[in-house]
Amino acid sequence: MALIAPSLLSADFTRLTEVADMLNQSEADWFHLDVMDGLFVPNITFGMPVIAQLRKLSKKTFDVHLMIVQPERYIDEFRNAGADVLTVHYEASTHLHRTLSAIRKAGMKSGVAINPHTPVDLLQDVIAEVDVVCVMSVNPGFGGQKFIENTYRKIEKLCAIRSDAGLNFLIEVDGGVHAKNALKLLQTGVDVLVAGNFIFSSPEPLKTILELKRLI
Ligand SMILES: O=C(CO)[C@@H](O)[C@H](O)COP(=O)(O)O
Repeated sequence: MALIAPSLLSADFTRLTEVADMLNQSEADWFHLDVMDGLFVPNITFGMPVIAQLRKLSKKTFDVHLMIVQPERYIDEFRNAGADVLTVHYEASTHLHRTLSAIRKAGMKSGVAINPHTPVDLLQDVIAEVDVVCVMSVNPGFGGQKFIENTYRKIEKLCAIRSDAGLNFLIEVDGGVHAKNALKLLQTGVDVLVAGNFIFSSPEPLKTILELKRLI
């Protein structure tokens, strides 16, 4: 069974308290929180203050995905805001090994995300420092995009790297996840499914999460 991580990027930002209540009651496992800086990606979302407020509303795991340049600048700040998993981009961190170790040292699970153009093999030399590998199945920056099919091949490769190395990091897929590809993703080896638009654009998000959970 995979974990479900609804992405709040597609939620109604004027009703975050209700969104948090709904997710607390739901079968969702994690809150997926996308931090964007307008530099690494062409969009800007929210940062530590919003996450800290949400933290007061939920005990579920906060999966914070940093789509920002030089993410190493803010490790302690995101830990203090309430992140449980802190994911940085391979493409955004020059000293990735040091950054991932620092995230663990700060008491969080370390995550590394890779863009669709980045081969999974490039993670070989940092993989022992990683708790979650987030495979972007869209180009990051916006919700509601189409799933990139090559993602399945990347997941298969990651599963092989994981078993060859005897490691147990989680494989997360982010972007374009919906009821039609969830099962195939699970069968390919995914542990965490991030879904934004599919959940929050549905008339009854609570039921949609349940539907997704039953499917996988
Ligand atoms: O990081 C991102 C986008 O950059 C994602 O977390 C999206 O929020 C996923 O949304 P959907 O593709 O499921 O709408």
